Amino acid sequence: MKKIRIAVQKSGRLHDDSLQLLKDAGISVDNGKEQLKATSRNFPLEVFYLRNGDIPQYLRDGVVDIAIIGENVLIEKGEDIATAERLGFSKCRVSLAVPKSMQYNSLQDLDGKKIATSYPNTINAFLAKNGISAELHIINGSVEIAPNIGLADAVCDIVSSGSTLFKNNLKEVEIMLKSEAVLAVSPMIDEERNEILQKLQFRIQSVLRARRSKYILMNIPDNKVEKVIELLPGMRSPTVLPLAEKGWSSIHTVIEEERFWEVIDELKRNGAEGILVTSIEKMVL
Ligand SMILES: Nc1ncnc2c1ncn2[C@@H]1O[C@H](COP(=O)(O)OP(=O)(O)OP(=O)(O)O)[C@@H](O)[C@H]1O
Ligand SMILES: O=P(O)(O)OC[C@H]1O[C@H](OP(=O)(O)OP(=O)(O)O)[C@H](O)[C@@H]1O
Ligand SMILES: [Mg+2]
Repeated sequence: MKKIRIAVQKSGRLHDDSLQLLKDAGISVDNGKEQLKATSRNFPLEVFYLRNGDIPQYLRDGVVDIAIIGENVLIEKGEDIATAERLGFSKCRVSLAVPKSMQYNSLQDLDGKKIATSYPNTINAFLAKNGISAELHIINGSVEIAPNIGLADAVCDIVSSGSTLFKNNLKEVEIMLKSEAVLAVSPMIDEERNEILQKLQFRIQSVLRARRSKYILMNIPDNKVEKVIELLPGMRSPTVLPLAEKGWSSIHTVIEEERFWEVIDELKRNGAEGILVTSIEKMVL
């Protein structure tokens, strides 16, 4: 039987979360510290540990079938490559930043200026769309230092917490795109491996769904049960069990964590007590 070949970043910000996702999907592989290729013991999958920037070309050439990669890298180097799944980690944005001291009113202020970046295609497309022309200075890392050493007037790079910009006395002025890790698919993938991909995606979706959701339990006075059920859209409908104490019930349900925090006050107003929130390992629909 064929194996699906997946590219995972060899080391860096995506490496650990990518392997954790495979692990949570029940797929065990070695971590690539020793070798550049590892075969799973319990799923038809081979992992190739590669540099991020090289992955779009490997996908295009069909050397690997799928990859876990930052969407920003696909937009920069692989617009022709399809995305099968957004994976919810390594969230960041690609932004333009200028020195804090610069008076910035609009993109027009960058016309004719020098911009340092590792994302030339992304910035060129953005500037062209806005009718601005600038000189690009392409560097591979430590982009944010460029204005301080007189190399550029502005930078275009990844921003997450904003602390790198802050430390370099820069301010974010335009967000070009928002990114997260995605599962990308080679245009050359064959039928047999595509079937393995469907199985892998099914597992990944169960993991991602579980990560977004919580299993919650709480005690509710019987006369509030109906009202509380309205607040809690469960997978099908919540489980309601009588408590030993008369007049009280226990409600169990699954809810997206974000939604839980939205309704918590309303639950308490309706007499909810002893609210327990627990993680879910897998959620298969
Ligand atoms: N500060 C950050 N916060 C969140 N996600 C980030 C951050 N920096 C980068 N990323 C995301 O993680 C990906 C990998 O970043 P990382 O810095 O590890 O690799 P790289 O230096 O771009 O590539 P290479 O593998 O060639 O060394 C980026 O493409 C981006 O999608
Ligand atoms: O907004 P922040 O949370 O500060 O994150 C942004 C920084 O993170 C990335 O660099 P990284 O640490 O990956 O170093 P690198 O340039 O060597 O890839 C990116 O290139 C920014 O410099
Ligand atoms: Mg980096």
